[in-house]
Amino acid sequence: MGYMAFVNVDHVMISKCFLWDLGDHVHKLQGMEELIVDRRVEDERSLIKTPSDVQADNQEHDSPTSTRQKRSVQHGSPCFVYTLAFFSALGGFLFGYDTGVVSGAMLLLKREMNLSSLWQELLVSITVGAAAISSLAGGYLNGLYGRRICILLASFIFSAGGIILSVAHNKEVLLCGRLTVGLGIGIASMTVPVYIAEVSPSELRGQLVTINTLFITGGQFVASVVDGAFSYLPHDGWRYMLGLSVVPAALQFLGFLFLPESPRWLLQKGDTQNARLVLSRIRGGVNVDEEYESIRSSIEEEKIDAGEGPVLWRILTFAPARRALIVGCGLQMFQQLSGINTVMYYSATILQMSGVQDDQMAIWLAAATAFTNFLFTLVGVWLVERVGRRKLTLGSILGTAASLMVLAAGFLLSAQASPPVTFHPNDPSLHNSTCITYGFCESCMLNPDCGFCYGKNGTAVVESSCMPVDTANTEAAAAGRCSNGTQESLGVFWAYNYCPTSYSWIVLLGLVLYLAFFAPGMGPMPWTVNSEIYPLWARSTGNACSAGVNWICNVLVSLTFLHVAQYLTYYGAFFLYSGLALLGFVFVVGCLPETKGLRLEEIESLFGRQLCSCGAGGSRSVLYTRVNGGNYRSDEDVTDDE
Ligand SMILES: O[C@H]1[C@H](O)[C@@H](O)[C@H](O)[C@@H](O)[C@H]1O
Repeated sequence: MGYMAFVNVDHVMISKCFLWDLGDHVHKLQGMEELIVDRRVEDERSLIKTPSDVQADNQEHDSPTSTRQKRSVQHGSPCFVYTLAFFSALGGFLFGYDTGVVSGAMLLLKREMNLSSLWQELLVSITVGAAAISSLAGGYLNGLYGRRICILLASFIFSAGGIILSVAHNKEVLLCGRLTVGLGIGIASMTVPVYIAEVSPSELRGQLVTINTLFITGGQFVASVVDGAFSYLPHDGWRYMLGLSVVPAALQFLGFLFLPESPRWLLQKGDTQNARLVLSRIRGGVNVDEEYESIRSSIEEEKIDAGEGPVLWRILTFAPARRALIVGCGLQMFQQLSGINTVMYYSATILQMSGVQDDQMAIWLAAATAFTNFLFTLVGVWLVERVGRRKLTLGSILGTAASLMVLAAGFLLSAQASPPVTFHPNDPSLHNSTCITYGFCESCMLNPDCGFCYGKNGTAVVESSCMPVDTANTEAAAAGRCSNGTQESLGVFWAYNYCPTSYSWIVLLGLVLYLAFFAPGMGPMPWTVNSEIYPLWARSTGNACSAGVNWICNVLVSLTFLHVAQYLTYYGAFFLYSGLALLGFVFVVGCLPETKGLRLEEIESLFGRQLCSCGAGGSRSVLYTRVNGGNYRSDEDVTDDE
């Protein structure tokens, strides 16, 4: 691949064309590297500055906008960075696609392979469970082999998983394929944001890492469209749905064969020559001395801070890193506890409540929900470098809590106006069923074994009964009028998981508001913030832990939703999520500092102070700037009392 580099060495602009070859590319540049290395200032000394000093300096010389403009001019064309971000974010796309595609595939699979509900649950949750485990393991792999190898590994696993799924001939092989893609998702989910954050210039970092979440929601949207398209192919349609992920996975694998390792990881491993070359290449060949020195000095300081023992232990015993970990894991936990995956999963039912009876229509409307999630994530990409991470997260989580209340209110009103059971079919096979004991639709539909069968007189519900559901197909009753599901022409309607209601518009409004508030902030910010708050030595492990927390909470919320709904009813469940989101708001107010525009190396200092004052700004914590001489560190500023 031809490549042009311009390196400013002692005021002489050297321009040089060279071949950027796979494998040995860096060695071809060694001559130039030596020239650059010579420029390093010998005999360095460190000067301690507080962030407020730095801020004052900045204010004196530059407004924040002009600093950012200066940095972007200095970084030259970000074209190559966009290429890197695109190929990395394909990992996000696969994360979204593989988690999203399964619901549509399951509709076809359960008929073709005669899957029990236990097997259906297994096939859905094994992926998320495997992602939880492999995201934790990904921290170790990242630290040891680097980001690039981990992304290559994830895309290889994704491809293998896609192939296994598309050729599966029984449910055991399907399970194996779903487990494999889960392993890929876990590694990709923790590596990609870190890689993008480490290669991006600070003024673009937030936007580029947020693009990864845009790709996640994009993947979920594409999955729902693919589900819709192949649902017309009842035989083997699922093979295409599950197997199509091989295409982006292979594209990412091929792309990353040609893309470089993160310069920060290289520098941490002591590969200074390659680190500088890669950095210079990523920045479009402009002078990278300042950035390189800033990373290098921060790594040297980290050697002092980091201490001995396993990384997780070092994080837990070093106050600033521990605080960053609490903030990172807390954000990921509250993202999932706000119920995003329940709302997404439940959207089809919400839409059915609004009167959509047709199955195909419900699939397409679920695609509309996924599209809304995608669209509002785009708003997040636009806002993140304008309003910053903190304000975006605060506004988003507050709006999320409020919309969850609207959703809950809609369910509450529907429950209060729940139609009574008025018709008791005289079928001896029903005598042992608990379904016939319910007096109202609300209690009937909360039992997963029962559904509501009714007729209509205008808009009024008539001749309604609570019937056992067909275990092989929840779209029909096990016996009676609804044993063929909804048959509009005969005036017979089957409602599973929901009740006919005239308040569905409130629930629908709640759903749209929820996505509009959640998607720009609480969707992407936990990933974005986690990619930037840890010092380099703790970054892989910190991201692995927080991604693990995300996946574990994801499993917990989705597995408990139906039980929670059974005990607390639907409105109770959504009020609960709303309360958890409000708790999350308090957490963000107290703990999340603003990281916009700062270098990764500058961000570490924001956690020098007690946790609950993180958000207050004006931290007194230490920040190192390199001048001549040895390293000094002001320890008295590092309090340890959260
Ligand atoms: O940030 C993403 C995004 O919001 C997705 O829509 C959701 O399914 C994931 O669980 C979450 O981590």
